[in-house]
Amino acid sequence: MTTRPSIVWFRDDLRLADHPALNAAAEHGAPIIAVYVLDEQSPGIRPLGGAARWWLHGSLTALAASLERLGVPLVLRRGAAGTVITELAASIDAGAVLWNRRYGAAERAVDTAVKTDLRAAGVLAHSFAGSLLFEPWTIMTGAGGSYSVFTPFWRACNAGPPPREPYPAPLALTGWSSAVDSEPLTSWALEPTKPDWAGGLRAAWTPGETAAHELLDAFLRDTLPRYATERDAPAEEATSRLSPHLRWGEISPYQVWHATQKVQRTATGGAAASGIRFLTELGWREFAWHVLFHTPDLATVNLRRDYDAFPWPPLDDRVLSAWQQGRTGFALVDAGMRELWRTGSMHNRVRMVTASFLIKNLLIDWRQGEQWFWDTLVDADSASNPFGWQWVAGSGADAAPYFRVFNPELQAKKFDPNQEYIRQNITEWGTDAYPAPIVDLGETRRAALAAYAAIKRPTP
Ligand SMILES: Cc1cc2nc3c(=O)[nH]c(=O)nc-3n(C[C@H](O)[C@H](O)[C@H](O)COP(=O)(O)OP(=O)(O)OC[C@H]3O[C@@H](n4cnc5c(N)ncnc54)[C@H](O)[C@@H]3O)c2cc1C
Repeated sequence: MTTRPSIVWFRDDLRLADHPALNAAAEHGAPIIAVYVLDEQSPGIRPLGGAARWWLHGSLTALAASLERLGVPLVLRRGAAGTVITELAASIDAGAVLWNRRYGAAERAVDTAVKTDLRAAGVLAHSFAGSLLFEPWTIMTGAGGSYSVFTPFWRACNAGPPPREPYPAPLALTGWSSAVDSEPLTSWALEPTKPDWAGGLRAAWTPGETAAHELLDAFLRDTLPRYATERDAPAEEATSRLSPHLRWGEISPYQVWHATQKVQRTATGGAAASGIRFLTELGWREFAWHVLFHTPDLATVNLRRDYDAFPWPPLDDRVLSAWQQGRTGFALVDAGMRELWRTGSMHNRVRMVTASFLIKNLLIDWRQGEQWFWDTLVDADSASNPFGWQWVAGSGADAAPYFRVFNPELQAKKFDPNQEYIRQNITEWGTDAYPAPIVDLGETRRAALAAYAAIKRPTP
């Protein structure tokens, strides 16, 4: 009698270390087969943007190589994940299917259905917590509701037991040795070809678990002490740059949390304050997922429904594309939008400024900006991206008040006083080739505030 294999279903957790599902499979002892399903078919699953697809290609390549070193095949399949997984389990007579949980509504619907089908077929189906430190249903208000304000949410998270210690990477695994059909990764065409716009992404990033840990180690060693004071300055490179690695689960928040806590134990003064600040930013990631879990349509619907009445003017495509291409004539905005296009990322401070400019100076619906970021960010995340946009718009959870309009010129003076970041990203800065401003900041700000005031006015 042969031992029935265990399937480990990889999703947003493309790593070997601190992978609870893989860990459980290793402990179970049956031969392991790893699978990744590119699901663009299940209802409600948001198709990946271009930059995210590029990252996924690199990340799956790295994961496949790491698994292969341990003798475990990574099977790639495309299709509706529920069908693919149950059919695969049946075809190899799997004894167990194990995975780490996801928290979006459409993803949960898929996972729940798979669990039911597998169990009905006599297959052990089990899920684990691997992507969030505090699962959204475990942190509730005294009244039993979800949190809509960050500070009490984070206080509640920290009031309980600390996040568990991360699991080490498996040193040895037993792979399933029978051949199983797998699609070639290149057949998914995740990388751009004609035109190949990914040169800047390649120069800026290395997807994969090894690169994620190198970044974390270097950040904790060299950069953390100045994080609290310099994290808002885009030219300083004072942040961790871990967001895409966290997004794809190449590193887990448990690993980041505990590595930071270890440094914290001996840190004093500014370095200690920096550690707390950094952990709080991880807390914002947790909060965004908490909010998404409790309000699944965060990317499309205003959390505060009074914002539904906001009188967006008809969309002017030329204005939207000037913003997308970084040709608005406002240097910090343009530098950010060009950084985004070139590298697939943008500094957090500049994300806030470019988003505020789109919404409150160009009077373009935040959903247009959210979609552009979704398509162009390597860390495009179903929770943090719409959360960030609604935060800036004022319609979101614990959001910036509507009357807070970032002035891109003042923000540039304050956070990029020597125009280093601007010059890094706008080659024609300071020459006649640089476009003139496309709007008047004062006028557009007044128009936005008037529109906001109208929706805030109580109806008679
Ligand atoms: C309009 C807008 C859109 C955004 N879209 C995304 C997105 O799609 N994906 C994404 O990961 N972040 C998003 N953010 C949050 C933030 O800009 C990035 O997480 C941050 O810039 C990543 O850089 P870092 O890894 O160097 O951050 P660090 O400062 O080193 O922070 C460490 C980690 O904490 C988390 N984090 C930090 N700030 C935030 C925040 N404000 N909200 C949620 N998590 C945070 C990230 O996982 C980050 O890697 C958005 C912010 C705004 C204003």
